Amino acid sequence: VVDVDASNLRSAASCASGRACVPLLQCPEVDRMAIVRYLSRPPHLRSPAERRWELSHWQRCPLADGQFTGTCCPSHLIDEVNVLKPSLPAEMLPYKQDELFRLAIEIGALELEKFLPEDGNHAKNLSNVTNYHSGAEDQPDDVLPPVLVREGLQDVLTWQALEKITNGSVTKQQFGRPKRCLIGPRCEKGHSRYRQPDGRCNNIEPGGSLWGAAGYPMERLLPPAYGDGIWAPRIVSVTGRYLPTARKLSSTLFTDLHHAHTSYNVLLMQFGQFLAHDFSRNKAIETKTKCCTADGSARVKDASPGCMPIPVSRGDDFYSQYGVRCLHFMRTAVAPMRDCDGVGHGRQLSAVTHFIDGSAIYGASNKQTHELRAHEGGRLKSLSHRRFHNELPPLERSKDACQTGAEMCFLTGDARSNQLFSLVAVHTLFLREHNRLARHLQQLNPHWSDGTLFQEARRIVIAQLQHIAFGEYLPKVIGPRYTALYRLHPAEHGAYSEFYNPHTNPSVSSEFTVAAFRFGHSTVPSKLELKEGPVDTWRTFLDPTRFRERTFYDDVLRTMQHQPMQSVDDLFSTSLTRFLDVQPGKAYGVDLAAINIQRGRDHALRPYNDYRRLVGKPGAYSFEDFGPDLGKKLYALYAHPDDVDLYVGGILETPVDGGVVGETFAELIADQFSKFRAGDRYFYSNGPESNPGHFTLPQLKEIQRMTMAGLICANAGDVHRMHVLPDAFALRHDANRPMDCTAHDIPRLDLFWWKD
Ligand code: HEM
Ligand SMILES: [Ca+2]
Repeated sequence: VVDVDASNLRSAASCASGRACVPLLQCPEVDRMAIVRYLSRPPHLRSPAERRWELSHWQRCPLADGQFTGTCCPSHLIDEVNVLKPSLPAEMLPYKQDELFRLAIEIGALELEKFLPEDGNHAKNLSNVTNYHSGAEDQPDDVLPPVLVREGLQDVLTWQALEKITNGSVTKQQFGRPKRCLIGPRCEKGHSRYRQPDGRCNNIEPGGSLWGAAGYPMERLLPPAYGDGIWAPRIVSVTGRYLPTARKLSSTLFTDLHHAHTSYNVLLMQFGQFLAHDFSRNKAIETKTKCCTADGSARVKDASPGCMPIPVSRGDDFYSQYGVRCLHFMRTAVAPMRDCDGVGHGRQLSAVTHFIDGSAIYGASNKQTHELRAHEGGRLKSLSHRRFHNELPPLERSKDACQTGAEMCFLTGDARSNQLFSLVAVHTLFLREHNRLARHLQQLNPHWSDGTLFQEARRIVIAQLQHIAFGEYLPKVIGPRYTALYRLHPAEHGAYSEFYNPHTNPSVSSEFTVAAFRFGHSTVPSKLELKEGPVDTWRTFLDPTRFRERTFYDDVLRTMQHQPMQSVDDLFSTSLTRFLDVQPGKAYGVDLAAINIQRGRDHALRPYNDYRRLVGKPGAYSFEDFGPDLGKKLYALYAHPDDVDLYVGGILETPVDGGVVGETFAELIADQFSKFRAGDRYFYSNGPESNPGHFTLPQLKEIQRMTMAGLICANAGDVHRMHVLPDAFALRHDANRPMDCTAHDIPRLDLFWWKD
């Protein structure tokens, strides 16, 4: 049932002139929260005044032949998402200090010492005005310098102190406070042909140069639900009671049973994680202390205030046998407050570029890219066996990157790449593709420098990555209806697209990366099929030593295509909910599903119902609205339907037709991918009008012919023994039969068009 009052449902044509019918999520300047609040009352309880409010503030319209309800959005707003305001020069920022405020700063600084004891002294000397990276033209080496994290913390702590000492009676506007603005570098108009590793200056408009850059905070679809409006996590129910603990929810709702997906394979799951690592990495507050005692029996008494450990009940079905009552959890760091545009609450930092730009392959800073490059022939560093072709990523020397005892551990653009065998295989695939292209380009253009070869190979790799992500991967996740609703079809073959909109901020939202895109955790199988048989997934964690076996890489890529992934539902592998990150000498690990829920509360995501309404669906007014079985389960855990966490509600929805996630996640994912595309000047199919790194049309056609299967074949260790499914993320069926990699129908990238 669609919760729409027919009288307010205009046809697309009947949106007043100057307005266009779009999903509510894509109409930025309307007061979304007001609409969500309005919808939180069942239609029959809405007063005439509310209905009048609806008519005057929110005109709805049918989308996609009436299958969806859209919003009549003023067209100029659609083009001016996040209307750009030039940042104020530092000296013009208003700044006022009085006694109370000074006191708040002092209390904030004392608090900060508890968070980051080693930096306490420094904290007191922070300047009042900080430009994000000082507006420097050069890229910083470190995308998230500790000083930035410290400043972000100090800002929220100062504000919290001020709230406390004034009993919340002083509004932020009355007070004024240290102004810290995200002032990015000025970008040259004669822009670069290549993306910068940290994603700066993708947008060259004033005020937009940091959008999507590594170290830039996450955005939000709805205002945060912080306990204190500033940074305290969401821990209480709308009824005033405590919310159920994240572990209780996970252990009650998410059990481990095998429920194989009928259409898609483990490679789809694995590509998803690889992509996730490309566009998001929440930066945890770094402290030396743990939140729980070594035996997990209790919280550490004076642990960092950044600790938000997950309580485990005495009767827990798994942890009780080990006496564990506490699971470690550190909150995500926040950005310095951007008073320039009125954001007055914690905004979580991401440590990688928000764009889909190969940052997991090349790193997200100049320094990282420099370390990964071979500085010869445009290649990335790699390990290559002298006798047989088994090129692997170079070795990582840092002890933390893999399990103690791992004989091999790899260095790639992303520190999470050793997580499990299948992820290592995908990283290896893209590394090989880069080096393969660099070698061929060098043969074609022997006069090209190392730098040119590197950048040109990188440009092609990123284009293929985007082509596969948008063309082969995304439609399978969100299904055809949401692909159509958000107009996410790829560009026409052989023609340039103009997807770029300089007013679109491509940065990930907390809702997307903390909840929606973590749907993938439910798709992880309990056992990975290897050539010799199945092995517990957690046994493949953080130890990729077996990749030195001659055929291991090929074997993993082959078996991934034939093993079904798991469906998105309430079933989670215990590899994730019990055995994640097992420490030496321990028989248990942490619970990722619980971490996801806790992370949602750390980021103050609003409850599921609000997002349901945001995507134009009726929320659950009562537990029955969740359906008989689920309603009963949720009722036993939550005090009110408006308490249900976004991750929980979203993962439990029935998948949409032809997709793997439910409606709410489908819409959040579609919206984010449309922003990844519209906010990326370098999007691979964009033409010369917007894209300074555009391909020639014949080159673009070559890239558009490529597929995941083609990529796998081009980089197989033994191409004569390798086979692929042409639709590489789908399971075998009549129209998707295994093909030898030597077959003519497998697309191969012809580099002829790259010859100078
Ligand atoms: C065995 C497979 C996987 C493991 C062990 C794993 C583990 C993790 C861990 C430990 C985190 C950090 C949690 C936190 O502290 O908040 C995380 C985050 C995340 N995971 Fe997974 N994951 C796996 C597969 C996947 C898949 C298949 C997807 C998507 C299709 C995915 C999407 C994400 C996303 C979007 C995040 C948030 C990233 C960030 O912003 O930091 N993961 N995962
Ligand atoms: Ca990225």
